[in-house]
Amino acid sequence: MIELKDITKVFRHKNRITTALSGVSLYVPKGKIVGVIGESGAGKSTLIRCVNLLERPSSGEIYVDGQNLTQMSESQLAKARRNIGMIFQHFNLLSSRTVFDNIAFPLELDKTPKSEIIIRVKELLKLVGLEEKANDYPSKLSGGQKQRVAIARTLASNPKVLLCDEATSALDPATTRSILSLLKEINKRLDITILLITHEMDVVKEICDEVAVISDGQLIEQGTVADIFSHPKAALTKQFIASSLHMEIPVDYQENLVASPQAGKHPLLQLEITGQSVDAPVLSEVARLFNIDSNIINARMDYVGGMKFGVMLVEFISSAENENRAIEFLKSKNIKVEVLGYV
Ligand SMILES: Nc1ncnc2c1ncn2[C@@H]1O[C@H](COP(=O)(O)OP(=O)(O)OP(=O)(O)O)[C@@H](O)[C@H]1O
Repeated sequence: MIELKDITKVFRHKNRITTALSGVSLYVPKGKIVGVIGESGAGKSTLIRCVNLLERPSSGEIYVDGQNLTQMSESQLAKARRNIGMIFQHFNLLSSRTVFDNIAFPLELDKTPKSEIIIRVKELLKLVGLEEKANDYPSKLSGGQKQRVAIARTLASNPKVLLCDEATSALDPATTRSILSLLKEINKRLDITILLITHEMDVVKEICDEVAVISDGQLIEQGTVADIFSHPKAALTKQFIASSLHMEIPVDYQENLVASPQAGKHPLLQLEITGQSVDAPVLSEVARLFNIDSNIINARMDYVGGMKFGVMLVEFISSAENENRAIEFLKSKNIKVEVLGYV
């Protein structure tokens, strides 16, 4: 549905040249949700703005729904852009218009008859769960409600593609989850393909089918979310994943934690369990084989791209030799083991 072919974007400002994107190729299949993740300044905004030519690439080609946007005249482009909705971090609502009138705006520009506008806006208000707020002004809405209005407004033109530019970055975690689940519903119910950019792996984990990692203007890794989570290659990808699987160590454990082995102390481990190991009874195996008492401090099961993913903080209590043998045993079962210290 979206294809970026060898996109390069160079900004020239006075005598400074910035290469924001360098040879970026990305394929977004119809009906999928694809995320591009990267740190600040990596080129995410430039990339997503190139898709609808808000930013014209210096070289390369952009295809949306089979049409080459980079070769279109302005009037052809204006028409093609109706298939491409976009939502932003700061919502971009018109403050002098009510919720209803904000959503109606693109339909008015399109000269849609008034009676049709009323029916369509009511449908959209229902879809985003804001029927009660139709006559309110944006200043009276929460961030999450504002983003719902922005989503309804962009859906008014029946786009085939939705571009999300850090759409949840200004929202708290609970509101973020509700907006992400609305986006997922839109993707499934309306068959709208979504390309989003984010700096948070949790967003990718929550709704994306595929992910690409951008660093310094280049895509350094891409694949299905399940694959990337279970076999990340680039150091940056590993860093993003680690941040999303991170588990807080409880304060009383933190106070007792030391970096190297000590008599009377035992290893505190973070285990990341994927693939076949998820359903294997590994803790009872280490208990049996190495006489380990496991003290589970925190544990969570995530579903990432349809794959089960377990993370656990656990203290292993036995002799030092058995503790080490148990750790090696877990590693041999493809469990990622990190010794956080000794408690
Ligand atoms: N209009 C512009 N003129 C000059 N340089 C620009 C322009 N827009 C972006 N850049 C530069 O291009 C690089 C990529 O910026 P971009 O905004 O795409 O990154 P980003 O990953 O979206 O970052 P952030 O998450 O902080 O928004 C940066 O070095 C930035 O300074």
